Amino acid sequence: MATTATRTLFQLSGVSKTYRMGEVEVPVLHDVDLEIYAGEIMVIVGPSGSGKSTLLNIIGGIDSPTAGDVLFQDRDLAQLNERELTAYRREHVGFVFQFYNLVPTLTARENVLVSTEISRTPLDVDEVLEMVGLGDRKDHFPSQLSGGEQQRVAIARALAKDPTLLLCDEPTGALDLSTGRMVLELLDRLCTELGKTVVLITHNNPISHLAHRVVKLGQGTIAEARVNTERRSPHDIQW
Ligand SMILES: Nc1ncnc2c1ncn2[C@@H]1O[C@H](COP(=O)(O)OP(=O)(O)OP(=O)(O)O)[C@@H](O)[C@H]1O
Repeated sequence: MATTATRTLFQLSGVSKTYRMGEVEVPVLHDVDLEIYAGEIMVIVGPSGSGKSTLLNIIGGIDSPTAGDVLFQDRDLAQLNERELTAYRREHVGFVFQFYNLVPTLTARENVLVSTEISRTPLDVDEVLEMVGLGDRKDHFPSQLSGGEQQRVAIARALAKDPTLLLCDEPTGALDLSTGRMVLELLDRLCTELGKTVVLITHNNPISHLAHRVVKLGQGTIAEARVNTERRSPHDIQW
């Protein structure tokens, strides 16, 4: 199943990133050109240190490139100041991390509620928790939930502010296979049913079977970018 999404959401051109630590320069991304289409699942794979998180952070407005343009709906994120980047993140980006990053002293519902409070157009918290299959676990604290359930709370939190895109950094990295598949299935549903754009980075090459498009990073450059013509259901993916 190939993607039907063709509207360009992001256009990265000549993006480079070099970290400077005193006298030492660490070049991480070199002249990356990449388009991300609205409503697609893009999986970015690559070995450790190839620059996946750096690229995701630039797309998410957490980090800025040293050179190049990051056009998002005709705005260049590389030119935004801190205040504008914060507004961009609040309005458009939902983050999902490997280790969930939930507030341990808040219930599932409260963890999700916090994110809606910084949004101008939040979704209904209870509906979102139902959507991720946790309608009956709303009042439980993270320590009372399994890893997979905590990740679903984290996805609900990312989703509840109704972002344009979900940026997922190894979302299945801490989960066993069957729980990881449930998380991928949920992300797939958010793409197909709600039209969310999903960018997911992973070490696990087989997860790229879920993608509409797959990008391979190698040492800070795009080694390969391809359309995945034979998408697989998460239940048929093994890693
Ligand atoms: N803030 C920073 N300062 C200096 N170097 C950094 C910084 N952040 C990342 N790096 C370096 O940039 C390179 C790429 O890191 P990045 O985290 O983007 O890679 P990655 O592909 O996501 O790796 P992994 O899969 O291990 O998470 C690494 O060599 C890392 O040490």
